[in-house]
Amino acid sequence: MDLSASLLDIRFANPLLNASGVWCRYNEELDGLRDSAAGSFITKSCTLATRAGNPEPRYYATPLGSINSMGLPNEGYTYYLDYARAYDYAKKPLFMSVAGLSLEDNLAMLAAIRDAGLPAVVELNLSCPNVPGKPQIAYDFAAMDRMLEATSREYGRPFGVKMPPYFDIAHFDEAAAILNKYPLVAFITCINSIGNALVIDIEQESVVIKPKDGFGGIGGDYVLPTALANVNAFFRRCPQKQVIGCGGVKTGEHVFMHLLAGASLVQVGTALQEEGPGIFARLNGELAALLERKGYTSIEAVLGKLKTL
Ligand SMILES: C=Cc1c(C(=O)O)[nH]c(=O)[nH]c1=O
Repeated sequence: MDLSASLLDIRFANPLLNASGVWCRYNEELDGLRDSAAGSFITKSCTLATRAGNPEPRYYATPLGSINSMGLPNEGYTYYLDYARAYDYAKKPLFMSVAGLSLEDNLAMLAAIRDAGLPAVVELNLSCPNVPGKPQIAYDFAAMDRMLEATSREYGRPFGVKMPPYFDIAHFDEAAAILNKYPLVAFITCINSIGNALVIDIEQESVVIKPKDGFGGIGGDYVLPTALANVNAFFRRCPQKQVIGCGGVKTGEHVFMHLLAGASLVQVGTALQEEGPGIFARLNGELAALLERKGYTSIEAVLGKLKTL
């Protein structure tokens, strides 16, 4: 079965990769993704300087998914730029996630990445919900507009954006109208975790993570319908751009749903954290079997073909 996918002018052996933040903080983890059956992989969102992140416990898995308030722990952008410099791109494409704490930090990191002239593809994170005191940029439309105007001008190459979930049609319309102003925003990754949820342990009568009184971003089964809606909403509204799906993927059927909704590639977060990089071989096998059963010969034929009633 032909599982090949494409984004920008890059071919992928299959549409799967990790969600930024999962299995991608350290070189050893990145090498594990490099050597896995994923079609590509992405680094942990990085900041100008290294960050320890929020106090632990800051990640917790539930039967339906996960909650996290990691707080953007990362090794600093030069660590990931060094990885991208040393990486052999003949193996599979590599993405770099950037999540500066300010516009100036994002411009500095993007300028360094631009000047390095590497094949790595940038995903600009506009949606981290877990840095205390830092609102999610993509929930402030004027701030997002300013960020994209400046980063497009500075970086000057195609890049993508990692978006938070929206829950209102008017917000899909307004966010898409801003993204459509910037042709260098070549792809949209939907969704980041659903921010500021609360998981309660009834035995302990307590929250389960330490930061922010237990408030954190949720992923997994909880978010699949919202993720699919955001993928389809931006697929419909941004015909000059591509969409990467992220959220709630645990089986080949979930990958198929994201493809139908309009995703060109599909990221895996919570399920990867819980199962490890071996998940990519399982998901590719399940996706191939599903396509076979349905009579498809490629995923291109599925992309965006969601029917309405
Ligand atoms: C980049 C920080 C993020 C984090 C984090 O490091 O807390 N968690 C998420 O669920 N999404 C993020 O974008």
